[in-house]
This record gives sequence, C-alpha cells and structure tokens, in this order.
Amino acid sequence: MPQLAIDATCLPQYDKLDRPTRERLLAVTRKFRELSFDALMSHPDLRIQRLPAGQDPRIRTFRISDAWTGVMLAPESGETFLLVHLLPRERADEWAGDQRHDVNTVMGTLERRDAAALERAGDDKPDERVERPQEGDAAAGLFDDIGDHDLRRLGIDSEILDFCRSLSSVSELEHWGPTLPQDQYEVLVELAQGHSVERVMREVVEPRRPSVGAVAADDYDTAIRNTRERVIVVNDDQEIEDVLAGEFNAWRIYLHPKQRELAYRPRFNGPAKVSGGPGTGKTVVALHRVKHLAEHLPLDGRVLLTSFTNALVESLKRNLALLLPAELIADVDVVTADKLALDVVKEERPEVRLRSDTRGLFANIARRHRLPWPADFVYQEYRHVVMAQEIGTLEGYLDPDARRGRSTPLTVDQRRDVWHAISDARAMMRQTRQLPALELHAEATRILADRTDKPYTNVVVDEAQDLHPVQWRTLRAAVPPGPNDMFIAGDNRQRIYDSTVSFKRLGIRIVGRSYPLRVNYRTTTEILTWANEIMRGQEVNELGESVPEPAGSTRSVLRGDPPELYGAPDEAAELEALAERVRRWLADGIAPGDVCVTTRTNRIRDLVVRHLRDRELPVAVFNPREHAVTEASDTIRVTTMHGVKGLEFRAIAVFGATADALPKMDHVTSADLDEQQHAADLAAQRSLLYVACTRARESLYVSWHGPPSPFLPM
Ligand SMILES: Nc1ncnc2c1ncn2[C@@H]1O[C@H](COP(=O)(O)OP(=O)(O)OP(=O)(O)O)[C@@H](O)[C@H]1O
Repeated sequence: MPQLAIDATCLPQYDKLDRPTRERLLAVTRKFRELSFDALMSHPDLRIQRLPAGQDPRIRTFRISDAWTGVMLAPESGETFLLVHLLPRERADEWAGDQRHDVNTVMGTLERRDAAALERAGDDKPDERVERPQEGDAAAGLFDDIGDHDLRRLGIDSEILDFCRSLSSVSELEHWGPTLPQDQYEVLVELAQGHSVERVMREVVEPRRPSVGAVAADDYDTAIRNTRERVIVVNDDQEIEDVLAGEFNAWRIYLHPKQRELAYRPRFNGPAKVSGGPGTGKTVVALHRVKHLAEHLPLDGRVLLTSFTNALVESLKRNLALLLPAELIADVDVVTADKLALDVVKEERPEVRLRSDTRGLFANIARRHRLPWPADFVYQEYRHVVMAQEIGTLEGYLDPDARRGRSTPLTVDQRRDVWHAISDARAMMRQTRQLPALELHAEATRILADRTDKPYTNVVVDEAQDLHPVQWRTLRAAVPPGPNDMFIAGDNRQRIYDSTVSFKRLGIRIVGRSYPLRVNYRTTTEILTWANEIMRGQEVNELGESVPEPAGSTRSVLRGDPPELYGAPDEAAELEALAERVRRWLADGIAPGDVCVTTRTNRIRDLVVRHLRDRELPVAVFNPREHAVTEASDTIRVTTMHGVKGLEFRAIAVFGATADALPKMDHVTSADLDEQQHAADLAAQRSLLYVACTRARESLYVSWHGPPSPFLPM
C-alpha cells in the first residue's frame, strides 16, 4: 500500500486554505492510504498528472479543488509519496516545473532546488548575472580556499559546486539561499562563516547521515525517510489530520541536526548554555532536553523546567504535554523561579506571602531617612548592589568593590545612610511576613544550601537573559553540581529587565559548553533583517558573561513581505489605521487568535482595546501573569511589549512606537545620577522594541504618531 509523507515546508500554505478545501485535501490524502498504486494514479477525481517531458519525471500534480493544486513526488521504486507543496491552481504547473528533487548521496537526504533559476544563473543572462571573479583575482571567490574534493566530501554536487565557485560574498550566497538545495546551502553558509571543513563535516554532514549507510541517488524512499528535519512520514488518518491541522507542530519532529545534537547529547560535564537570536529554537531545544533528561532520570530524580512569566510557564507545560508521555511529565516541575523560591520558603515558614509593591516601600523609607536622591535610588542600590551581590553587612557594603558598575559616587557617610535605610526596609518587610521576590530567593538559597537532598537532578532554564542573580542562586542551589546539572537557554539581545549577571560569580561554570543557534524558524527574512537594524551598533555581552557576544548572524529560512510602517498625524488616525490593518489581516484569513497588538504601556493597551472593540473587532487584553496563550484563541490579543516576551503570532502590530514612548524617559535613570544605569535602561527599552517586532511570524506592522521612536530603523 502506498505511504504518504509530508514536506513540512508546505504546511504554512495549509493555513491559507478554507475549510472545505482542507476537508477535500484530507479526503485526498486518505486515498493515498486506501488505494493501490495503480488505482491511485488513474483515479478520476485526483487528476494526477506528470509534468511535460524534460522536467522532473518524479513530480506529479493533483487536484485538490477547482482553485488549489497539490504537488507531490511520486515513487518510481518504493511506495512513499511525498506531498511537497500546495498552490493556487494557476501557479502550480510553473512552480512544479521549476523545481527538482534529488537525493544527496553524501548526507542521505532529499533536497529541493529551483533548477530553473539556477539554470538561468548559469546562462548568465545580463539581468540575473552572478558576478564572476576576474581572472587572476585570487581572493574574489567566496570558496576559493576550499578545494573541490572537500566540497564534494561535504555533499556539494557538481551543479552546486560550479555555481558556488561563482559567488563572491556572503550576501550573494544568502540571496540565492531559497534557490539552493537546503542541506548544501547550510554547508555553504557554515563554510562562508569561516568554519573549517572538518567542523562542517562534524556539525552539518555527519548528523544527517543515516545509520543504514550510503543512500543511492535513485533511492528516494530511503532519502525521504532520512530527511527528518523537513519530512514527516504519516502513518494513519489521525496523524495526517494532526499534521495538516498544525496540531502536530513541526518543532516536535523537525529538530535541526544541531538542535538535536544539543538536546539529546548524553552528557554535558557541567552547566551548558544555548544562545541564539529570536526564533532560533532555544525553547524547542530546552523542551527536548527536558525530554531527554526525564527519560534518563535516576529513581526519585526530578527535572525543573523554568521560565520567566506564568504565561511562558503555561506554554511550556502545554508543549511538554505534547512531547512527553504522562508518566514522564510526572517527574518534571514547570514553574517560575519565583514560585520555586516561594514554595521552598513556605516549607519552613508557611505564613510567608509574596509582596509586589517593593519600590513604593523603599521610596517611603528614603523619604523618612531624608535621603537626597530620587525616589528609586535606594531601591536600585538594594536591587543591583545589596541583593545582586548578597551583601549582608555594613562592612560588605562599604567595601570599595561592592558598588562596581554603579556610577553615582557615594562617600562613606552616604553609604552608611543608604545602608541604614535599606536595613530598615528589610526589617519592616520581615515583620509583615510579606517578602518581595528578591528576599524570598535569598531565603530559599539559604534553605537549599543547607539541604543535602537537593530537590532537582537537572534544571533547565528558558528565557535566561532576564533572571536576577538572586534567582540564579536559587536555581544553582536547587540542583547538585555535576554532569547535566543546568541547561540554560537565552538571548541577551532580548534582555528587557535590568539584571546583569556573571555566571562565574554565581558558581555556574559554563566554560567550553556554550553553543550558538543561528537559524531562525519563526520570522521571515524580511522582518528579521529589518528588526536586526534596531540593534545595529549595540554592544551586547554574551549571556552570563562580561565579554562581547561573538560575531555571527542569524538567518531565517522563511520569506515574506517587508514590515509595514505607518507614521500617523495624530493618535486618532493611528488608531483608525490599526483597526483597518487588523481588519485586513482577518480578511486575509488570519485567525483572530493569531493576531497580537502590542503597546508600550497599559494605558495605551486599554485605549487600543476600547477602540478595536468599538470597531466591532474581537479583542481581549492579554496579561502574561494571568493568561496562557491558548485562552481566548478566537480573539485578537492586546498586550504590552513586556507581555509578548517569548511568544509568537502570525501577525503583530506594534502600536505607538512614538518618540516619547520608546524610550519612556520616566523609566530611564537619569544620566546625571548614574551613567551606566542610564545606558542599561535605554538598552533595555531598545530590546523591548526588538522583542516585540521579532514575535511576528509572517506580518509585522509598526505605527506611531508625531515624531517616531529613535530606535526605529528608517
Ligand atoms: N528545527 C525546527 N524546524 C522547524 N521549526 C522550528 C525548528 N526549531 C524551532 N522551530 C519553530 O520556530 C519557532 C521559534 O522557536 P522557539 O520559540 O523555540 O525559538 P526561541 O529561540 O526560543 O525564540 P525567542 O528567543 O525569540 O523567544 C517556533 O514556532 C518553533 O516551533
């Protein structure tokens, strides 16, 4: 009986089909399982057709509906059909005619290339000419340093070998990316970034090779099954339905070989760190790592998976439930670091509660002590100096090193005054038994440090860039140091809170176990390229270190429309344009739950909700402390930019990117008071815009009124 496999790259097209067409597609796929090969090929409804002579003989098109056509790869030997694309009928023949699918005999994978575009490039037509190096210009070729033999060993075939010899820059290579066979493109990108042949062999080629050995050029059946990153072989109707309906999310199956290697590596000799730009699959790797750890837990072992907000924790829980069987989930706790600290402290002191109004308390105390600095100053000393460095005595605070990184000079007498104010505030909090998260963590760390039986065998941390040192201390103390103890995923470019952290000083020794991810699977190239401009020229340190991040760019595998920018004359016009933009998204078939509007403040968020509601659009406020993303999936979510951290939507509107909102200067420490804090606060607000914009999968709309934010690339 024929078998059906689905190429994941066609799944985004499925979102564009209306319901009757989806049902028809499902009925068609069922026939692949029910009918014999001959009956299938001659079925009158399917109208399976070959392409004209001279084009890929394995490709067939078939009718889904009057408007939609499916493109598949039909077996000449074996019996696996591969659904490769879904297209409007008028474009299907041309697309199918342009593509060619080949087995990469070195990597054992099935790859697709735009054969027509490559041929045109080879013909060197003037309008699409690939710049060729001049004779004698030895440095002009991008791959001049790499011999043909090595390129072939890495799976580059003759056509691509000739082609890549004509490239002279990375941007030229990237321009041709969508045209090139996927795995070969990846090999070329890694080489172009300066990685050695042996490293590319180890990191790109070998992880793809099938365990069964070499795959012959005509063995499509084996190659399809070995292309685990892009192809899913479906076994029953329910699975087909799940895959097509998006229930069977790509991330559950398609790990990039690099992601797979990190997630399923049997042993890291200590804490390991995965960093990478937005949408590079850090969360996906963290989830798979939890799966691996849970599968290998000793008796009585437990895994902690933690993230920043309740909403993120809820979304991790949901995804984990899709990835792990219930008996393994029972061994995993998914909670925020704050909740962990509260639980640990409550075991000893059940009466303790979490306090949230800490800033106000410190402002009052500072007033009472008649301290001459702005309201927030004492709180910041408490947060960034005393708690960040675990300072417990006046002597500790008077130590000349204690305030490293703070630029407001304080005399010894002033330090004494500040210390007494802080001590007063802390004593007051203890009396009321309402402790802020910072105090809870200090307490939890102390309790855990005394325990010989640590609560966890392994700790996995997502969105690590925003954790404060006190939170890290709790996490560090919750797991005994040793192999596989901590697995940390994060991206400092997305840091939107003000904590700087040194892993080394916290006893988290990463050395030699830091791994970058560089392929973005969420955001289109057009949106990512634009969003990256927001961060251009910003010095970003490596996660948990005080050294700059190593160079290396993130590339996207997706293409789409550029972001839409709109500067309105006034707020009313900006609101009206937003309603219109949202309405068009819905008219284009994007479900309300796939649309999110973000704002800088709660006030503007509420204004937007009222306006969209007045325009009869289905909207709801999204609060990441309370809501999970699946809730209210038939409504457009409106939330603050802080609220979209870690999430993603098909369409994102960033509303109010106005000069006086980004940066919002009342949230920025004045440069006169503390220059370094001033710069850090500004950087956090820039990152906030970056985070909001990189949540978009397909469509990004950014608007403002009056002067635009200086962070916007224009
Ligand atoms: N190998 C892969 N193949 C296909 N899709 C993937 C792959 N890895 C990740 N994705 C998808 O890419 C999107 C982004 O992944 P994820 O949320 O893990 O990225 P992230 O690095 O944690 O992002 P951010 O830091 O921006 O929050 C998700 O939709 C995920 O399902």
